[in-house]
Amino acid sequence: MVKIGVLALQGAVREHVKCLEAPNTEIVIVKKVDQLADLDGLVLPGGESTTMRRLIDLYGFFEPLKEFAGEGKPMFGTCAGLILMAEEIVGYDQGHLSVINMKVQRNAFGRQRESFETDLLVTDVGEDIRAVFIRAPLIVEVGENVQVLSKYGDEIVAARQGHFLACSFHPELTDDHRFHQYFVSMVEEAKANN
Ligand SMILES: NC(=O)CC[C@H](N)C(=O)O
Repeated sequence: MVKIGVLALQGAVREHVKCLEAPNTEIVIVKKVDQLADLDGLVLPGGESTTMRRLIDLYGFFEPLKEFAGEGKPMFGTCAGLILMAEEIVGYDQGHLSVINMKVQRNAFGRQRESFETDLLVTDVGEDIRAVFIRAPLIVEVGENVQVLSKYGDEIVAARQGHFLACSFHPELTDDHRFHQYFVSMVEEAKANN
């Protein structure tokens, strides 16, 4: 049994909870810092990264989230959550939580492609993962220690560095729960090795 939190300051929280629900998971909707204490993993949902950062600071989550990551506890960021995890953001002086060695660009798809759906090959997850993109960021560069899990054309849209997993799209908005299952197995593995 693993205990996984979904950061619930803003964004698509309930959808993630639905995707994580399984006999071997306990899910916590995280609204207060002290709820992080006994979690084995955490999901950072989509929404608006600037707003989410403001709320992270307002409710004192910044340092506790850094510590959580520093303890090697797995994190999974989707869309705005991915932006929060990146070390570098194009056009900004610094990243937010800066846990994945990658550079991202916000709202990277042109206007007529602001929102779209497609099927993607995601390494270790599946060949036809339904991906919903909504004003999505792109990963424009990754460090050597980052594994590229998926590309849309030439663009990187999912990556993993150790215990940290991120994707540009919204797997939580589909009935396909394989991406979340992959994260749950990362959490189980990290817990077993701790
Ligand atoms: N769906 C999303 O999470 C969009 C991300 C948003 N465009 C941002 O920059 O934070």
